[in-house]
Amino acid sequence: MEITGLELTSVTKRFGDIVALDAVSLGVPAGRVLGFLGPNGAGKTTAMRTVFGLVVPDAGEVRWGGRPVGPSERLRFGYMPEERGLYPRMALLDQLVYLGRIHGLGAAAARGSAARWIERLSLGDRAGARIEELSHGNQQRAQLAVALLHEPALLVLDEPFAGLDPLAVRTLAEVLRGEADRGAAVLFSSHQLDLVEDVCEDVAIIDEGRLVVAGHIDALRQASTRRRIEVRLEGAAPGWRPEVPGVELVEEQDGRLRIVARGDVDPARVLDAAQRAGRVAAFSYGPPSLAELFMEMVGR
Ligand SMILES: Nc1ncnc2c1ncn2[C@@H]1O[C@H](COP(=O)(O)OP(=O)(O)OP(=O)(O)O)[C@@H](O)[C@H]1O
Repeated sequence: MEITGLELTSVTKRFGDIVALDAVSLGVPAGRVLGFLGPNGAGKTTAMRTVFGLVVPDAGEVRWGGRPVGPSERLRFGYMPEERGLYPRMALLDQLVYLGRIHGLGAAAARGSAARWIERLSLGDRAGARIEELSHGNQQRAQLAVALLHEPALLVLDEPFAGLDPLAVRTLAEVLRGEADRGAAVLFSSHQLDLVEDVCEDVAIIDEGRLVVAGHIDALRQASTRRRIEVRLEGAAPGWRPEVPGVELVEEQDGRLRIVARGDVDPARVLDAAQRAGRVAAFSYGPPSLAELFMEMVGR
């Protein structure tokens, strides 16, 4: 059976004394979007660079469709690096056509695709502008267009949402979902966990070069040993907190309490305590959010 998708298997990379990647294994199947999470310096960029041969692992393998990734596979991939790398003096449309051709498109196809992505990413009025004349956010959209031009089988994006305005964020989220629906494997890094929760089914979290956890977001949230409780409480004494073992008040603002509880704590006990303290206007109980899960996994 052919395996379609990207696989990193036990990839290790050292820079001097720093172990940037320590036997990292992760997979991105075709048709899925994987959110790649980790604190600053965790190894995300290094891992993504191994896919494009920009970092050569000391050990381990990077495979696509079960075969080692080489130059011909990379031509079918799209990459949006963290350090943006376009030609500053070249006009946007010309540059996209040029790069589309490098990725194997014919002249007409390259022009058609460049024009389509320029429209889709709301760059229509900037098509003739030189890259250096574009705002930071528009340069980022241009870089994104480059990654998408040739209908890549694999799309790898290093912090693509950073610095985008809310409209561009929404467009990018739709584009990533659309690329996966078309059948591409999509891997992107981000520190914006609410966005990741919206866009991805799957996440992988790394910390200090090691994979901490990977899997379906809902399954990981359900499997957490913690639960979140939110209470809206009116008329309680200032500074009130639930005195229930295994329960921790994380945040309190204007009578809205966010509580983290051990999974075996009965939420009814927290509700009882709150009702004795004041009027409970709202109460919810459920698995932690992705952001809370992240803190649980990498919080030091
Ligand atoms: N070329 C290099 N030479 C030396 N050290 C490097 C090099 N590239 C990365 N590192 C180190 O490897 C580790 C992982 O860095 P990497 O950029 O992959 O992290 P990251 O998860 O992408 O971080 P961020 O979220 O801050 O972008 C860091 O300690 C970094 O300093």
